[in-house]
Amino acid sequence: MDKAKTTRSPQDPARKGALRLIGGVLEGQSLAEQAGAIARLAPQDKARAQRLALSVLRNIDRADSLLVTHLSRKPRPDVLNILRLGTVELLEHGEAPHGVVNAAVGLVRNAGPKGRAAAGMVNAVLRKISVQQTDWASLRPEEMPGWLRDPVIAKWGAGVALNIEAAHQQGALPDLSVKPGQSAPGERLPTGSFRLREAGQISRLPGYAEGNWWVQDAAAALAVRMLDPKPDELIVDLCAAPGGKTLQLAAAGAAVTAVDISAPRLERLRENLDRCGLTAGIVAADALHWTPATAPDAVLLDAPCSATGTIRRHPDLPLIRDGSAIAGLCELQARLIDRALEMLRPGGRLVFATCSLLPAEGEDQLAAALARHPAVVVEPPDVEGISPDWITARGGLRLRPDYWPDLGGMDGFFIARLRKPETAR
Ligand SMILES: C[S@@+](CC[C@H](N)C(=O)[O-])C[C@H]1O[C@@H](n2cnc3c(N)ncnc32)[C@H](O)[C@@H]1O
Repeated sequence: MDKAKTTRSPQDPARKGALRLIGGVLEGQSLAEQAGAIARLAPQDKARAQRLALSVLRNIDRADSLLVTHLSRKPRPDVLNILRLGTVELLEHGEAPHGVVNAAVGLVRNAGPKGRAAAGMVNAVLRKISVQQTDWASLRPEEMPGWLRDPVIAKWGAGVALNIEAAHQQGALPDLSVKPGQSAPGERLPTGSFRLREAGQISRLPGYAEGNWWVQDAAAALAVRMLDPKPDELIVDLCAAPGGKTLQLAAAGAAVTAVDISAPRLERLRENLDRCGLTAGIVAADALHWTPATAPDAVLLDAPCSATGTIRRHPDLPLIRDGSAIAGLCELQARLIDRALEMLRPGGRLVFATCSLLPAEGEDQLAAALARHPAVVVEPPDVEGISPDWITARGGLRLRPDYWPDLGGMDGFFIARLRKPETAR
């Protein structure tokens, strides 16, 4: 991978960009928050910097476990990151040792007098690392942090935790949702989404400019498939931005109102609608305190959550989160479910979804909602391409990254469809 680029000058802006991103994540900033760190790079360098940073973040503990055996003491953070980058380029990407070691030495020489003093050490360590392919292949996948791993093991066992970690390690290819009657590039997945075989430049693919499809993980697309929107139905999309699910609802012909608390994220939703030639009402508001003019036929609640189902695509997440926000998120989700049921017309349906691996934000949230609203009925999923094993005892849909191992996995999600009683007020 990227073999030609190993002969670049040691000043390689892509590697420097990657190191800025990695350093930022280790200081607590997400990759998404760091767009400015590589904004000035040429498009090719920017893409390469992102690829390298993602790869290092996906392998950071694995790299450290080899590096530690060659280091008498821990180097300063910037030097350690150069070593991590070199290790991943050598062993994960299989790049030529000469180019990688030279580049790493060049980078460390650039890092001030203390960096220069480390040049010999970096050279020696990476040369030793460069012959450790067998050791690298035998390392276990990157382990989830305890606050996530423990509840996963408690729910599904240690074997599943390991399978999920293996799926995280693999990363994710882009999935596309396609407008009815249109086609999309890539392989059709069992649930109707399309999966590209490589990331590449999405906007150059056929049908992008025409707005025939949009990028949306196959698991995320199932929330709207479970809602089963009908033409002209009144549907409220609560917590809607950046709008993947709003696009699905609008493409089905529903009269959609998209509500989100974040105006900047709603701007992205508006751009997505424009590109796809679709329309929806857009409301910037706190869903807890907003009331629709007419009670809707259906509400989609894609609630804010830990996003732990998206680690395949966001390997920075376990490094910047400590689980302390989860209790607050669970409380907000419960309040949003109550509010969604309240605004729904009698007999209407609510789909609740979270992109989380935590039962507290999925299975347990559904159980608690049913206890608070005993007249509400769960309608188990009846959609194309899902396995019966994915349906939970209470009729929710549990999706995990280790599902579809031969197709490349899917995001973790929990989705449940609830029916408000006809007699409810
Ligand atoms: C999981 S994301 C939604 C993704 C979106 N449904 C999609 O498919 O593209 C959660 C969203 O909830 C929004 N949010 C958080 N708290 C909210 C609240 N109290 N009211 C409305 N939106 C809220 C966030 O701004 C964020 O955009």
